[in-house]
Amino acid sequence: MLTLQGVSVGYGGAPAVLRDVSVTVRPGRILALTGSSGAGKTSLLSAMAGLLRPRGGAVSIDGQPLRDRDQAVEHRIVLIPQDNGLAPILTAAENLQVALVAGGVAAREARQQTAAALGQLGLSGQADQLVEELSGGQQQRTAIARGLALRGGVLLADEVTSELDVGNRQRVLNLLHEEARRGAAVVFATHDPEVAAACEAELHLVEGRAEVVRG
Ligand SMILES: Nc1ncnc2c1ncn2[C@@H]1O[C@H](COP(=O)(O)OP(=O)(O)OP(=O)(O)O)[C@@H](O)[C@H]1O
Repeated sequence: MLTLQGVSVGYGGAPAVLRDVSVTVRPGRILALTGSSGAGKTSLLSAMAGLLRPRGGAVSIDGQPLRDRDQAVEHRIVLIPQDNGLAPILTAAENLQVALVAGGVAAREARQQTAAALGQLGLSGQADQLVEELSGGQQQRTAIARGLALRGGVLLADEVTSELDVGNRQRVLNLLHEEARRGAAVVFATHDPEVAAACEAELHLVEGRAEVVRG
C-alpha cells in the first residue's frame, strides 16, 4: 500500500508545484490522476516512485517511509514514464529482458516473460526491431509491456495512452485493470476524461492542490 500524507513537491527555489497532498493507493485498485498540462501529475508520480524527494510530508510504502528510488525498486514500485524511458539502440525484446534480468529474473524466464508481455500488447512481430525504428505508439506499447512484465506491487503509469489509437488504448486500459485484479496498486496519470471515468478512484490536481473526485 502506497500512502502520501501532506506531501508537497517542488523544484529548486521555485514555489511548490503541489501542496498538502494526502492519498492512499490500495492493492487491487486503480487511481486516475488527472489535471491539466503542468498541474503536477508527473511530479507527483516521481515522488511516489522515489525519484523526487518531497519538500514536506511523507510518502510511505507498506508502512515504511520511502527514502529513494533504490528502496522503491526493492518494494517493487514500477514506473512507466511519460517519455517511455526505453534504450533506443536495443530491440523491444532486449529492453524488457534487461529490465527483468536486472530485477533478478533468470535469463530463460526473462525471455518467456518478455514474449508474453510483448504479445499482450500486440508487439510479437516487433520483438527483434530496434526501438528507434518503432513508431511512437509502438514505443509506448513497448514501455507498457516492460512495466507489466516487471509485475510490480505498485504500478505508476504516466500518460501511457497518449499516442495510442482507440483499440490499443482500450487494450491498455484492460491490462491495467488486470494488473489491479492481480493485486497491484495502480496509479494512472491521464488527460483523458473517458479514461479517468473508467477508473474507480480519481484524484484531480488543480492550482497546486489535490481533490478527491471519486474513491
Ligand atoms: N525538473 C524540473 N525542474 C523544474 N521544474 C519542473 C521540473 N519538472 C517539472 N517542473 C515544473 O513543475 C510543474 C508541473 O509539471 P509536471 O510535469 O509535473 O506536470 P504534468 O501535470 O505532468 O504535465 P503534463 O500533463 O504536461 O505532462 C510545471 O510547472 C513544470 O514546469
